[in-house]
Amino acid sequence: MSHGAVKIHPAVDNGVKQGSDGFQGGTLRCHCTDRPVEVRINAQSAHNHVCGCTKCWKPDGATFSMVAVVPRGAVEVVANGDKLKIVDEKMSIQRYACTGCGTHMYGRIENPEHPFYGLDFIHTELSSEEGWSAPGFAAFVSSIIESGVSPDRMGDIRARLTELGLPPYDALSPALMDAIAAHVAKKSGALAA
Ligand SMILES: N[C@@H](CCC(=O)N[C@@H](CS)C(=O)NCC(=O)O)C(=O)O
Ligand SMILES: [Zn+2]
Ligand SMILES: [Zn+2]
Repeated sequence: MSHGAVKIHPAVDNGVKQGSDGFQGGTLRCHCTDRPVEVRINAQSAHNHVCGCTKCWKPDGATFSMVAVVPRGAVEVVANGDKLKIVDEKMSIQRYACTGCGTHMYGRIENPEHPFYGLDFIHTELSSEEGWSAPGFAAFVSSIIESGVSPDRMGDIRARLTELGLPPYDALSPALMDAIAAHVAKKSGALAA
């Protein structure tokens, strides 16, 4: 049975597009027609996925966000950075949003102890270049209920994610959860560093 009527995110609703080998980045642009914010990304993205949490930015009508990471050194604000403001300084990911249109341009971790320190979070759909790494899983799927999705739709939504090749998880993927746990265990001494 096809679950194509369930909307996940415009970048995946017609099928997941594969990334290109050798792709080296592009420019993210916010939705303002006047003085758009531009952020140059000098790297291919990694760990691209869709995220159902309430904190990650979603385009209009999307149920999920699509979010990937890049080394923070590869992120460069190149136009109209005066429009950027941190959405919530208390979150471990500080999300820089455009005050004109609300689009999140990048998220940064400032705590050097955080397992993902050194990586910035970006939404590759904000770039017109093609070749960004494809999303490979769905994170924080149950969290879409916090945005108002009825719990009785979750079966269809998880089935659609699976059909798209985005296995659904209620936290991060097992590989990333293992990486976080290993980071914690090395800090505590439970595992050799
Ligand atoms: N159920 C919560 C989950 C929020 C959450 O934990 N989001 C994850 C995925 S982006 C996270 O790592 N958040 C850290 C942060 O936002 O700083 C929600 O939907 O608000
Ligand atoms: Zn804007
Ligand atoms: Zn999220």
